[in-house]
Amino acid sequence: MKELRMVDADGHRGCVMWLTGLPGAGKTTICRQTERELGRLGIRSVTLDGDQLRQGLCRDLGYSEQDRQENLRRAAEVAAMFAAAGFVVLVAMISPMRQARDQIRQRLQDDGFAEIYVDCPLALCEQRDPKGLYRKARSGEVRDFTGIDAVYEQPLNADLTLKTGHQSIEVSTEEFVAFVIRHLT
Ligand SMILES: Nc1ncnc2c1ncn2[C@@H]1O[C@H](COP(=O)(O)OS(=O)(=O)O)[C@@H](OP(=O)(O)O)[C@H]1O
Ligand SMILES: Nc1ncnc2c1ncn2[C@@H]1O[C@H](COP(=O)(O)OP(=O)(O)O)[C@@H](O)[C@H]1O
Repeated sequence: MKELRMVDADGHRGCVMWLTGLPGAGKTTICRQTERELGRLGIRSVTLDGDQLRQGLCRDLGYSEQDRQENLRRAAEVAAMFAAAGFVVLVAMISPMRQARDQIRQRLQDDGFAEIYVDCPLALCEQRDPKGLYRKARSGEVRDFTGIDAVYEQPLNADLTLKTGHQSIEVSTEEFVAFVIRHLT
């Protein structure tokens, strides 16, 4: 039964790769690169990015713990639909709370779920600051910012950890693509 849910009518296997990590850790970058690599291998994938979902499906939500939980719940439901259609779903969302991640794991247990910890030290994420949000969080312009004045609980049982603080984007992507392929076979 488990197997059937993850395979679409044409035999494509679906799964959900849930990337969690601090802002600036590299979740989006790795998902986009991985999408490209999987495409080259003829594997259909789609990225659900927190930033993008928050512009539409989740635009009524903010960054309180409750809103983040609802944000993640919605993303998990969308991910399940894509996985059932045979897609490799790459989710790039901070997902800061352990309990919320455990609930997602339970919800997606029949959808080929794996939790990927995109592990980069806070100091380096802040140095990268790709969207300038750490700077705004330090100046008080942005509040409840993960890593500064909102908590990030590191995963204790991730299925894969990508050390993006010490690796190039290419090496992280290669490691991740290899994991996805092992997970599918
Ligand atoms: N207060 C606060 N805290 C954290 N993040 C903030 C905040 N305000 C805006 N942003 C931007 O929103 C992106 C995070 O959205 P997510 O949906 O992934 O967050 S969560 O999983 O619901 O915690 C996050 O994107 P990434 O940097 O790609 O992680 C930020 O760009
Ligand atoms: N090994 C790596 N993996 C991913 N990103 C990296 C890596 N090394 C450096 N970076 C850089 O870090 C930044 C990560 O930003 P982004 O992907 O938006 O993070 P997130 O989605 O986690 O907020 C990018 O500017 C990217 O070029």
